[in-house]
Amino acid sequence: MAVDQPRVAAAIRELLIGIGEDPDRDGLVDTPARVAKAYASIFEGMDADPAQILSTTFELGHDELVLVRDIEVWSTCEHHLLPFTGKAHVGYIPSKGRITGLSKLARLVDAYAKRPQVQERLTSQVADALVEHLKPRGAIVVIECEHLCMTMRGVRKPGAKTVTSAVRGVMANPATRAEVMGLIIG
Ligand SMILES: Nc1nc2c(ncn2[C@@H]2O[C@H](COP(=O)(O)OP(=O)(O)OP(=O)(O)O)[C@@H](O)[C@H]2O)c(=O)[nH]1
Ligand SMILES: [Zn+2]
Repeated sequence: MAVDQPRVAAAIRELLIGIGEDPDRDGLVDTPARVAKAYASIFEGMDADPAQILSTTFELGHDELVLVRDIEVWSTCEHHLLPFTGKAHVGYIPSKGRITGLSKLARLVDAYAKRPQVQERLTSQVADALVEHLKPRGAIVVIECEHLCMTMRGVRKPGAKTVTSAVRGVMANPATRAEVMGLIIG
């Protein structure tokens, strides 16, 4: 379902009142509509269809590793609705040369990142979508992010990075996994 902007705007107006602000003062009068528009972009993954993103495939006869490293991630933690940001590394070993476009791996990350998320679920959803739609011999997703809910409030630990991984199929083989992790770490 697309983001219901009038409803979000009404909630933001309430939120401003809740924190003791005057939503009708000059600087804030357009803020509810502005935030609603921003949320439509921040949560655009609510509408994304991973099957459709991965529907473009080619037969290239390449049955070795394909890895896109350092994909920028901007997501929103579902506990505090604050951003978490960092990098995703997405790799797979095709089966029968079934390959997708490189940009589709980044689009897949965005499809799941642009929703209220936790990093663990984001990581496994990307890996599971690769398995379901590309049927590769193996897949790996590693995500490293800084969570603003841990830096600008709460425990206040700027610089702390959370690293999560999901491995599927032959990528779980220790030697293969170690080789790919070496490529990811660079
Ligand atoms: N596992 C996991 N935890 C997350 C993620 N994003 C935020 N969190 C954590 O979610 C937890 C929510 O804990 P609560 O005790 O319910 O909330 P809180 O009182 O605001 O907790 P503090 O952040 O410790 O102040 C916190 O420990 C956050 O660090 C995530 O992607 N994965
Ligand atoms: Zn949080």
